[in-house]
Amino acid sequence: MTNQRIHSHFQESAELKLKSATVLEQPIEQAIELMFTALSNGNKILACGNGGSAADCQHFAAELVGRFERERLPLPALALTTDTSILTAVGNDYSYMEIFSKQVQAFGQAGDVLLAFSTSGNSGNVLAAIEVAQERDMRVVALTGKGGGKIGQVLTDADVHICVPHDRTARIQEVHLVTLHCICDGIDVALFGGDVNE
Ligand SMILES: O=C(CO)[C@@H](O)[C@H](O)[C@H](O)[C@H](O)COP(=O)(O)O
Ligand SMILES: [Zn+2]
Repeated sequence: MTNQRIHSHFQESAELKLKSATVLEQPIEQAIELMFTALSNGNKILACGNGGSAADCQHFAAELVGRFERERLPLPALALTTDTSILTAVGNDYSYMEIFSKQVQAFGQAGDVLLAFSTSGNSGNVLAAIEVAQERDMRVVALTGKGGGKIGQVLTDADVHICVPHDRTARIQEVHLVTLHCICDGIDVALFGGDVNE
């Protein structure tokens, strides 16, 4: 007998992924181009997000510093979610709202990219990091959902907004993950040309 709950998670996820492939193709292409240009110019990518999105930051940084599907030199990407001393010191002495923005102030340089995740588009610490990145002439790639929230409102034409057309956090995160893999693949293709699973 089919477990209907399990089946419907897979069904909803698969349907949203197919819909998102169409809706998000263009901003994902823009994100690849923006990141590849930044990396080619010697710039780096900083990533921030909360909860499951913190894991996405680390996943992405691992694929750039280590590798995705092809052998290549390490690429500079840093998850701002991992240094517990920085996170607890800034959270304790200032506020949780500043745990990412202080790191963007410390590490971000003009031309770098901030990869910002928030399924609601409303996490204050991610929003604060975006505002600092914009002040520093960094570019922002924002992965959101639920209409984009407050983050959607502060992004400019210089930034890229990948907004998953859904309201359920888990589903949005699942599309964020396949989006990350598209970006990793796109960077590899920009470096080496098409191949592997074309
Ligand atoms: O993974 C999940 C839910 O699927 C949670 O850990 C989730 O990431 C957390 O509630 C986050 O704090 C949500 O923040 P955001 O995506 O709205 O910015
Ligand atoms: Zn989750």
